[in-house]
Amino acid sequence: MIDVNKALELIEKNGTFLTAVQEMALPQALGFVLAEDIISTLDMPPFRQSAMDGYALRIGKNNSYSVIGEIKAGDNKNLSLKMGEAVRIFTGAPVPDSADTVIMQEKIIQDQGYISVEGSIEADLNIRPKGEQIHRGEIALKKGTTLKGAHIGYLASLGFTTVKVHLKPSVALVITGNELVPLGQLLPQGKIYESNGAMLTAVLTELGYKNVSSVSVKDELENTKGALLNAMETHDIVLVTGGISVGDYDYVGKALKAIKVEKVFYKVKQKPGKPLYFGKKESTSIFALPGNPAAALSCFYIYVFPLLKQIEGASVTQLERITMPIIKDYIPKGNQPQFLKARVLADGVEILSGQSSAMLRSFGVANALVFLPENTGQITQGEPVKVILTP
Ligand SMILES: Nc1nc2c(c(=O)[nH]1)N[C@H]1C(S)=C(S)[C@@H](COP(=O)(O)OP(=O)(O)OC[C@H]3O[C@@H](n4cnc5c(N)ncnc54)[C@H](O)[C@@H]3O)O[C@H]1N2
Ligand code: MOO
Repeated sequence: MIDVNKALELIEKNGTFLTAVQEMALPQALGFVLAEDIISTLDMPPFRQSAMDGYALRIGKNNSYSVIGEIKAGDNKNLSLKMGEAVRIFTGAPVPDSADTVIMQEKIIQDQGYISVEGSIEADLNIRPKGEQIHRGEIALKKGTTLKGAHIGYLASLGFTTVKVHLKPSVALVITGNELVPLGQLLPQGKIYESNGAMLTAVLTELGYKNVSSVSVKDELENTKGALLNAMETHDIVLVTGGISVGDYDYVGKALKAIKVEKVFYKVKQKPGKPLYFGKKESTSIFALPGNPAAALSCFYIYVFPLLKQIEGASVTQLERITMPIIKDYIPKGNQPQFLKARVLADGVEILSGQSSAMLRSFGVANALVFLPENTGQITQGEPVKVILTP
């Protein structure tokens, strides 16, 4: 059994494959990872720009200025001001080269072609210098950036219409278990509804991975082998759920061995998700996630997410980690390292009730996992804990 960090390290070391690169139009590139540095071809702003509605002045000897014209946003005017002269100007308009400052209109008094400024006048007020945000030739965004909405807006403001990104990996789900009944059917005694397939498809879709297929197999060796082989041959990543523990009807380990998947690790010192398996065959990586739904989801966020990000070329692969005070005392069950469903609030983090790996109810309320290292004793209110923010 290996520890959490060793498991993460082995996944990183073995998942060396990178998905193909494609040129993509800007809004559609949302959520994809940049395959190259983006170099700005513009100064932004491209000209000295007014940040306020008001008056651009060439500073004179007193507070009175004669208004010689008007420049609005979109105009292409460069009026020449003498000392003591002003132009009416609006937010976003080009500031004349001869103007020293822009005074917002709330600070002036108007009087028939003249203005007087209340208070002292300083140079360079309310002017966005040319190239203040970025200069032509500078790196606007680095290779490996996962594009958020703000990035798309930023790239659009620099005039880009397309970017080169890595394609999203394809994911196959192989759902195992005799006890599972598809949604929409009656639930006979002894059975439960299959929910891992729906959950993982939804979570992957939420993260932008839309190329997801799913197949269900019974607890039986030959069918499990066939389903795994087919999934491995046709996808970048395979996620199996269930059948990876030590029971007589747990066939996933035997099937993986039979189809010659190279085992990288099996079993991690953690709760939930002890029976986690990771292996590879050629460029395809495979995780066998524990069948218990909350254990499967927890392992997805901690182990599968970083590999998905890595093979699409992201420079940041793990979910964001922060340290926060706990808002209520907590006594851990057992002394294994554990990932606990938690909710980050304004003043700290709360570990939720309902931590069983069979329960998803508390995961729906959670927005984070708290990681407690091995042998953590009682934690008291205000003590800092490690928090992993979940999407
Ligand atoms: N003797 C031991 N027994 C178990 C151990 C152990 O170390 N020694 N580990 C336990 C832990 S921890 C876990 S986690 C489970 C993992 O077992 P499997 O990965 O083989 O999963 P299953 O036995 O197939 O299922 C576990 C549980 O989850 C339900 N399940 C499975 N698939 C689905 C699905 N698609 N949708 C909804 N629910 C699902 C299943 O019915 C079981 O209740 O092993 C423990 N046992
Ligand atoms: O490790 Mo299991 O995932 O606790 O239930």
